[in-house]
This record gives sequence, C-alpha cells and structure tokens, in this order.
Amino acid sequence: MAPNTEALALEQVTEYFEKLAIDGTDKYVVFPNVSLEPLEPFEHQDPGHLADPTKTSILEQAESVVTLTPHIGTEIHGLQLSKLTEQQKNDLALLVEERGVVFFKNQDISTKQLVDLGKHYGPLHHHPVGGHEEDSQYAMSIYSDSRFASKFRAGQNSQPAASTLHSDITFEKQPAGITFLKLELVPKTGGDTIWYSAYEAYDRLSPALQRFLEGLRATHQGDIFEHYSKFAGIPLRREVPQDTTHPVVRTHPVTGWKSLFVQPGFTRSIVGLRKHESDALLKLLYEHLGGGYDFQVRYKWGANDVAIWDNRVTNHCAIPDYQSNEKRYGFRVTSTAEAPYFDPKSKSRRQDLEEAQKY
Ligand SMILES: O=C(O)CCC(=O)C(=O)O
Ligand SMILES: [Fe+2]
Repeated sequence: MAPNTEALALEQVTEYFEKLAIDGTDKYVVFPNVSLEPLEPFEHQDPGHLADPTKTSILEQAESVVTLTPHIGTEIHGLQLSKLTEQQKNDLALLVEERGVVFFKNQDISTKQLVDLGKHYGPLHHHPVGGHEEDSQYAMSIYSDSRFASKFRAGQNSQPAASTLHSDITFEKQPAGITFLKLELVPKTGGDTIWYSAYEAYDRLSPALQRFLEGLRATHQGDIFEHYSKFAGIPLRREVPQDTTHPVVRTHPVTGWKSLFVQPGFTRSIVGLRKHESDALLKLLYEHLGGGYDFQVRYKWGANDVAIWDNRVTNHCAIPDYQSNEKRYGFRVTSTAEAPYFDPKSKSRRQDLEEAQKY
C-alpha cells in the first residue's frame, strides 16, 4: 500500500516507519525511537596528513583513473574499497580532499566493511532523523520507491533541484568530512547526483568579494529535519543544535585551500549583516553555486558504485527525476571532522596550483 503522508494520521505513519523492508534487497531500514546524547567535541586527526603526496598507492594501483572534469571528480577503476591497505586509506583521504569527490565502480564492500572504513576518517555521525540500516546506526539509508517517493521527494518536485544543494549536516558544530555513499539499487535512468567544487566556487569570486566574505560567519540550521520529523512522524533522536555558526570561507586542514562554505540546504543568515543584506548576499552566492556548470560533476550511478566526497569543500544535490515506480536504494556513512575555521594566511586552490605551475 502506498500511503500518502498528508492523508495519514501520525499514529499510522509512525507504525509504518518502524521497520521498512527494502524491496529488491534483503535489508530493513529502521527509525528507532531512542534518545541520543548531544555530540561531544573532539580533536580531529585527519588521515590526509599521513598520505603520500603522489597518492601512488591509489593512482598507480588502479586499472585506470579518469579525471572527470578539471576542477572536481575522479573515477577509479579496478580497486575494491574492501581491500585497501592503510597507505591506500590515507592516500584516498588526500585524493578526495583535493578532487572533492572520487567514484569507485561496482564495489563488493558490505555495509559493515564500509562503516569500518569510514571510521578511519573520523568519528561517524549518527543522524538525528534519517532511517538507517537495521544492523548499523551509521549506515543512513537513502531511499526512494513508490511507497516513499511522495514523502521523500515531496517538495523537491515543486522546486528547483539546486535549491536543495547542500553540504551534509553543517548544522553540527563539527560537521562532516569524508563521506561515503554506496548505491545498491539504481533506477534504469535518472537519479544522478551532482557535486560542486566549493574551492572553485571561492576562486571564481572577485578578489573584492572574497576579501569581504573572509572572516564573516554564517548561521546553519537543521530545522528541516525537525519539520521532517513532525511531517513524516519519524522520531527526532537527538536535538538539533540551534546556535551553530561557521566561517563563510573556511580553510581545509590538509590541502590548506580556501572554500566557500555556505549553501541553501542549511545556511540561514550571515552574522552581522542586516536581514535584507544577508538575504541578498546569500541569494547571490547560491546563484553563483547553483550556476557553476563549469565547476561541477554529474554522476550517473551504476549499481554498487561508491561515491566518496569531502563535505568540507563540496556541495551536492540529488536529482529526483526518475519515475516513481523506480527503486533507488543506498546508504551513507558520514565521518565528522574539525570545527570549520578560516586561516587568513591560507591560499586558494588556484593560487596554490598556479604557484606550483599546475594550474
Ligand atoms: O541520493 C543522493 O544521490 C544523494 C543524497 C544525499 O544528499 C546524501 O547522501 O548526502
Ligand atoms: Fe547529502
């Protein structure tokens, strides 16, 4: 039965959401009604610091490496994430941090193995609302089929996809770093994902606007998950922080490069500006991001592909264009990283590469 969320009583929806079998897999998604403690601060140790700058263990041992666009996205063929050595795990961190997103085709890695791999990159995030696989709270389900389509895609169909452009969980004080998504069921056509380089987004702004933005902070809110929890009758497992601010331009701890760290998904205002100033500036920046056709990569998924991106330096949006009778299932493993900071001495990616004559 395909429930229409709006028409259902909350009680029924809650029951519906307790445990959901994913057709076409042997998996169940659960939405446990548990109360989680607030996240504790931690000191982030980035494995990218341990990488070999040439990243040979990945780039030379793959069967082939495809640079998908000049600014973002690399596709790796012929390596299984389930079998990485310690050196490869560290080199992978640096590759993702430099390239923004890296794709591994047709992976045999299990949920448990991907969760274990994710832990190498930082403490894993347990989402306050998102359903997760029955066997792991750290494998957040990304799901859509005829039962879920109306609920999960409602709203998305009535607005431009770019308005859902986001970096994951930036409402947290220490938001996501390296993040994995494995898609196990993919629609026959459609359901691509687009990633945008926030390094290049910064580099495309005029020096005058760059200087203006540097040192500013913006508020980030996870209110959509609170609404979503009420709307869909899913328990809110942890309070979402209400007072998070992050720098508008942040410095990456490993590459040292600056990136533009605002997005329509979770950023709400720029601290210190009047509301109409903040709204106008964010609108300008969101148009700049969403219109970045020449600093994005659009990925056409194959079954069991894994995308690995650095949420500190990219934004992404899923494209909900497939038919509602199509199934799309995957799970995300999200490592968390440092509290975002801006180092006034840091360089932009373009400046650094130009100086090294690599641009
Ligand atoms: O479904 C997708 O392609 C991406 C969903 C998403 O935003 C995520 O996994 O963080
Ligand atoms: Fe996301």
